[in-house]
Amino acid sequence: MVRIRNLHFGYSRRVPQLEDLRLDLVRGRIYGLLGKNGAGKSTLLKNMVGLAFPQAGTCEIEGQAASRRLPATLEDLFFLPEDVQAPPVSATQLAASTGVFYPRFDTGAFHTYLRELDVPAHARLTALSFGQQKKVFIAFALATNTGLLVLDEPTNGLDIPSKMQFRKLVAGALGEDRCIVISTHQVRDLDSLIDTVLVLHERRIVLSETIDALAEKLYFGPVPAGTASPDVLYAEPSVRGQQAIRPGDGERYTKVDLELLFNALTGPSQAVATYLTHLHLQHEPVR
Ligand SMILES: Nc1ncnc2c1ncn2[C@@H]1O[C@H](COP(=O)(O)OP(=O)(O)OP(=O)(O)O)[C@@H](O)[C@H]1O
Repeated sequence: MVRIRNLHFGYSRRVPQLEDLRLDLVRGRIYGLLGKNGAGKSTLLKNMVGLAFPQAGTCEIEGQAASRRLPATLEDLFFLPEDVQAPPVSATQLAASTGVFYPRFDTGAFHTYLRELDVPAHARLTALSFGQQKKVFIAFALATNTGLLVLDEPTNGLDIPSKMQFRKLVAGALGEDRCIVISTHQVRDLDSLIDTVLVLHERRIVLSETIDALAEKLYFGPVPAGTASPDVLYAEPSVRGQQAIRPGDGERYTKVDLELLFNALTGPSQAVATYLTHLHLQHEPVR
């Protein structure tokens, strides 16, 4: 659905933000784009949806350059930016006036999502709190039923019950023909929701891997404090003792600890990244 090749981007020629990115996103998946503050997540998403233009390389949606912003591309794409700008209308009016741009917009589902997120359908959006406004736009985004749904930090401003509700609604809205991309710097918000992890760090995608593949390749669990385990790739102290990442043994599968993995990939130690690259190279077909 989305194909990125050799993408280079910077807001100025002198300061590169994204370097030589390569990425393929397919339908039927929920991607979590993780990165520290300022890593360039929003910038990448804007390139993806045609709101920023690559300096070099390509970004295509269904074979068409996103930057062309063709009507056929736009009606099958919804991008929810981090900072929503609420117009002075109600949610119901928003759906009536803007839903028409999306051929598969489902008004019934929109109202169901609003109820589940506990936001009023008839109040002016400008009279709602930021979190409530955000929820209206999340409901709208899900109701568009577009093939590509890109959500930039959607959980910012949501309270804890709403974050849980968000995960439930997004999981329910995924179909085989839908590709959902969600960015966050709050890694825990996407726990148990995403099936593929993308980590953007120092201008590059340093990880693009399914949760299932990660669970096969890596073992997440405690190591007794004070013992030196030679096979530990990364470890950090936690309230439950020392938590570590080790190579998977192919027999025991553990839940992928996204936060630990993210810290391992964006910290000074390169051991986890090097280990995963090594596995990739081993499985690369001989040409
Ligand atoms: N319009 C712009 N003009 C110039 N620089 C920009 C612009 N937008 C973003 N930047 C810079 O690009 C870098 C990446 O910003 P971006 O918003 O993509 O990061 P992010 O990963 O989404 O961060 P956050 O998690 O804080 O939202 C930052 O250093 C930011 O200052």
